[in-house]
Amino acid sequence: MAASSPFEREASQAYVALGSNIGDRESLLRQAIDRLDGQDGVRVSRISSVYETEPVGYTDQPSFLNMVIAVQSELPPVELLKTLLHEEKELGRTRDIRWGPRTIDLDLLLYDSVEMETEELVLPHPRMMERAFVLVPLHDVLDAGHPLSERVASLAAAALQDGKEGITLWNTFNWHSASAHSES
Ligand SMILES: Nc1ncnc2c1ncn2[C@@H]1O[C@H](COP(=O)(O)OP(=O)(O)OP(=O)(O)O)[C@@H](O)[C@H]1O
Ligand SMILES: Nc1nc2c(c(=O)[nH]1)N=C(CO)CN2
Repeated sequence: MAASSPFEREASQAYVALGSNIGDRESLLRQAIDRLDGQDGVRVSRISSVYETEPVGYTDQPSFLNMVIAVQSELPPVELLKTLLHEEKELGRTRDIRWGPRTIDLDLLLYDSVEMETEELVLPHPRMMERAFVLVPLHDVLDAGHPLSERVASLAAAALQDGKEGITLWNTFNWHSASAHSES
């Protein structure tokens, strides 16, 4: 169920994909969620289960933990992306091999119904509909009324059913927003 908005004015609804395959992957996912939720103008409203997934694209690397979070954002899309890139850096992300190993990857999948294509930011994320490691956790948190909801549901179900995508349920976090507590 959607959390009520913690902001005075209407916030935008965004979805962020998280991935980690170096170090303490579960701790890195938790740290990323806590840090994003602590940013001014950003609140994490829902989190998916965590899935362990076989690497896609560049396959000679360890398996990933992947999840997706729903975020209420007062920041416009590019500012939200900059926040994600900053947090990746704070959590030790380096860029060596394209699609290679990383402590944390934070991709902006959707921001309301915004469609844009600049060098800095493409929305919706251009590869999201072809990635089981995105579609399965996105299905956990995507609003049922979202225009992509039915497509995401059927693609996610197909990916899980045929089992070829190497994706298994890892864990379901018990997570509560520290920000929501301090506001109540
Ligand atoms: N929707 C988006 N979300 C995140 N980054 C984006 C997006 N659109 C464009 N970018 C740009 O992509 C750049 C590279 O991102 P990154 O290194 O995380 O890619 P990747 O995760 O390795 O690969 P992929 O983009 O296929 O997921 C970022 O610096 C950012 O400016
Ligand atoms: N399983 C999995 N494979 C990937 C991932 C990822 O998060 N999970 N991210 C990539 C680049 O964004 C490339 N390949």
